Formats: sequence, C-alpha cells, structure tokens
Amino acid sequence: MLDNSDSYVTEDGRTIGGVVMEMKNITLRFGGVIAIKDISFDIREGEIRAIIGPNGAGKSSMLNVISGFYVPQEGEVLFHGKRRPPMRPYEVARQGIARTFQNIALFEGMSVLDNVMTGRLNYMKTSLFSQALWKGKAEAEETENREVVEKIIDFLEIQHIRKTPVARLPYGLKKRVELARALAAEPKLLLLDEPMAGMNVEEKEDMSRFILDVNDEFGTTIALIEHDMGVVMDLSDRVVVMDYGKKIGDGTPDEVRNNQDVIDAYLGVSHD
Ligand SMILES: Nc1ncnc2c1ncn2[C@@H]1O[C@H](COP(=O)(O)OP(=O)(O)OP(=O)(O)O)[C@@H](O)[C@H]1O
Repeated sequence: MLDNSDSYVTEDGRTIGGVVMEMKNITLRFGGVIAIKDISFDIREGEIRAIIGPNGAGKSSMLNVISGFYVPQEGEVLFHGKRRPPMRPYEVARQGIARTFQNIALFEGMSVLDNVMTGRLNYMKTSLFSQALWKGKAEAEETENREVVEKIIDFLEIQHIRKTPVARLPYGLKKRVELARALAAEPKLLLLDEPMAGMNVEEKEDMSRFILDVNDEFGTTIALIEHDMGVVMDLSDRVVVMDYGKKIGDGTPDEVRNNQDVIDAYLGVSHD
C-alpha cells in the first residue's frame, strides 16, 4: 500500500511522486439521479491515471468534479493537500489544470496556430492600456508565447497544418490540435475527455504515443476518461473503474483486468 508521500520508479523509468489530487467520498447528484456515489481515489504526480467504465457509469461527471466544473454535494476534493473551494474556469487554469473535451471545442474558422495560441490566454498579462504604453513589453510577451506554442506544434507534429483552418482537418488531427491547445497552457495536470473516442486504429495509436510522450517529456500528470477499456491498459499507470456511479475497481492495469467485478461490468452482468 502506497503512502501519500511515497514516490516510486515505474518499469519504464519514470518517477511517480506524491498525491497531487485526492477525491474523498465524492457523491454527486442531479435531482434524483446519483451520478457518483461515495467514490474516493487519488492522482499522483507524474502518473497517467485513467477512469474507465461503461456508458452512464459517471466518468464525465467525475472529470467535471476533478476540473472544478461540478461541485459535489458530499465529499471533498483536496488539491496539493488543501481543500479546493468552488472555482471559476480561469481560476482552475491558473492552478495549472487544463483539459480537452469529448466533443471537440475548437474555433473551427481559425487556423491551427491561432487555436493553439488561445491556450496561452492566461499568460497574456499585458492589458490593452499597458500594451499601448509599453509596446516593448507586449512584444516580448508575444515572442515568449509564440516560442512555447511553436515548441508544442513541433512536438505534436502538426507543423504542416499550422496555417490550415481547423474546419478543414480530419477528426484525428482536430483532436491533436485540441491537445496542443491544452498543452499551450503548460498545465501541471492535464485532463483528457475520451481522447480516443471516434478514432480509427491508426489515430488511436498516434494519440496513445502522444499522450505517453507528453507525460515523459514534460512530466505532466494526466488523468483521462475512456469508455474503451482496451485503449487505456497499455497507457495508464493506474486505473479507476466506475459502474453505475460506484467505484468497482482501482489499481494497476493488471489488477483491474483480473478483477471479477470489472469483468462482469464490461460483460453487462448486473449488480445489486
Ligand atoms: N447534467 C446532467 N443532468 C442530469 N443527469 C446527468 C447530467 N450529467 C450526467 N447525468 C446522469 O448521470 C449519470 C452518469 O453520467 P455520465 O455522463 O457522467 O456518465 P459517463 O460514464 O460519462 O457516460 P458516457 O460514457 O455515456 O459518456 C447518467 O445517469 C446521466 O444520465
């Protein structure tokens, strides 16, 4: 059993640190529907943590609790050991949390480059007024933002489409641009909402590789939700399994794969 402060080195040589986020006895209701029922788990620094489960299990609800978008009726979310109060989206971003969406949320008419630049909005400190007064400062800020964005565009291998309007891109590339925009915020914790949904096998392989590379290269902690159990097993350090709002499994991919409750849930065996 791991202690909160323990760190360990994975088989592929990455260091997983202490707990960055802890969900304690979270319950979330929508009227009479219980979307999340008394769930606890944690996310450790540097790990890839997946939350999986069949349709309607409560995964999206959980991602929205992690991102601060939903405030649970019961339980608490601890971020770096402190209870996190309800926050506006920009406050979440300032805490170093960025996310992608299941239904891609990009500006379709804008170029790839401009979309990725919007990920830097939180770093654009200079107001219009001071831009007018101190042109040099605004220019330096713009250069710095461009450098970060160009590095990410290179890293995700989307140089060839940097001027292309997003609307013209195939689905798999749009998902990659969304990842690029989230990375432009230089998050400490990156939340991915079904990053592989709707992709063909080749696109899924590409996305898996990029997720692993992001984690390895930038040390970004990643939490992702996925419907498809197969795609996250090779990717994740630890997996939480949800079914009907409850947690039915939590552990390494091997532990989860051999958990009878998990096998039953995926085969559609009912639970009381
Ligand atoms: N905004 C909402 N209002 C009312 N009920 C909701 C809302 N969001 C989710 N629910 C309900 O909460 C339960 C969990 O839904 P959620 O979308 O979190 O599951 P999921 O595991 O992400 O499902 P899927 O894989 O289909 O996206 C479902 O019964 C759903 O109908």
